[in-house]
Amino acid sequence: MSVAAKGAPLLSRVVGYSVAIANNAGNIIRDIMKKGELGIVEKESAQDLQTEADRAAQRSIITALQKYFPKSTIIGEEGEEEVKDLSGQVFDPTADSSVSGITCPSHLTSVAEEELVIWVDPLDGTAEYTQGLLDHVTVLIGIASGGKAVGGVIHQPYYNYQNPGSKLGRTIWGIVGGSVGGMPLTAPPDGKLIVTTTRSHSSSTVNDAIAALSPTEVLRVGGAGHKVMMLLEGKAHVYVFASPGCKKWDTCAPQAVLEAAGGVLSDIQGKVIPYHASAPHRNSTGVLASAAGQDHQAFLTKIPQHVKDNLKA
Ligand SMILES: Nc1ncnc2c1ncn2[C@@H]1O[C@H](COP(=O)(O)O)[C@@H](O)[C@H]1OP(=O)(O)O
Ligand SMILES: [Mg+2]
Ligand SMILES: [Mg+2]
Ligand SMILES: [Mg+2]
Repeated sequence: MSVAAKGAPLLSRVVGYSVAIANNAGNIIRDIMKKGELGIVEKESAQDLQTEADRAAQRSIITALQKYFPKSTIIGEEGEEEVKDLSGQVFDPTADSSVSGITCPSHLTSVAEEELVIWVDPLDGTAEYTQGLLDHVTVLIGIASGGKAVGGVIHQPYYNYQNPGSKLGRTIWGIVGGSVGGMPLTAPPDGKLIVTTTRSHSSSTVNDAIAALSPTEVLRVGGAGHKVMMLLEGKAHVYVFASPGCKKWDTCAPQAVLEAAGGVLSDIQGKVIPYHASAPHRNSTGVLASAAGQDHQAFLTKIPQHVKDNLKA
């Protein structure tokens, strides 16, 4: 059954349309890089950049979500001023039937449109995008209901860009307690502990948290979406970010997809991250995410108290 079929639960439809909408945003991101006019501006700091690709991708995602799910709350990283003009052409996700079998657990089948809060990161890994580390970039659409991350889409527009002849880009989606699809899921190797963390937003607290886990390897890569993909494909066991830099749009989609696949994402103290419409944007108490089959609690226990105390809400 295609997700657009009559009778599919609303949440399945939102996830299915979001796959098409994220893929379209990926085309926009690639086109802007090809033209080479990135239009980079600094937001809060030199580590916090925005490009024309962030702006154009956000415009395309938000206008489409607003048109097809007008009663839902939609919150995008790049602010509201980008989406006032709805008169231009709005992307139509309804014709895309590339994804099917998006199932919902019974407690989510009757969720209403107005209950959903959709967190949009049109381009996660902006720093890496500007530096040419293209496969660190993802498009993130996360869906929350009752303050919980329940559905998500992670699109990686440059997957395979260094393997000419292979299909460029991939999209993984999931509903917590329902189905997950779009890429093969692999467990990380036994007998090792591979930690993934930030490459562009490091600090002594970030490094203290990593050292306390005694990893066999540390992979410093960009993007929250990209790091969670590494957990899903068995390239890392745990993602640690003991810093307040991540926002709700960075973690909502990755959390939903990871949890649909059996993993866990929480703050650095183990608390559930809230995603209701009035939740603070900043994840001020950090992020810790574990691949399926890992002992999340054991990782949390090892995080030093001074790191936890340093990250107060
Ligand atoms: N200090 C920060 N300022 C702005 N954004 C941050 C900061 N730290 C993390 N982020 C966001 O979280 C994502 C994951 O962080 P990191 O790559 O450092 O692990 C980044 O790609 C960035 O998202 P975005 O690129 O969408 O602005
Ligand atoms: Mg940003
Ligand atoms: Mg981001
Ligand atoms: Mg972003």
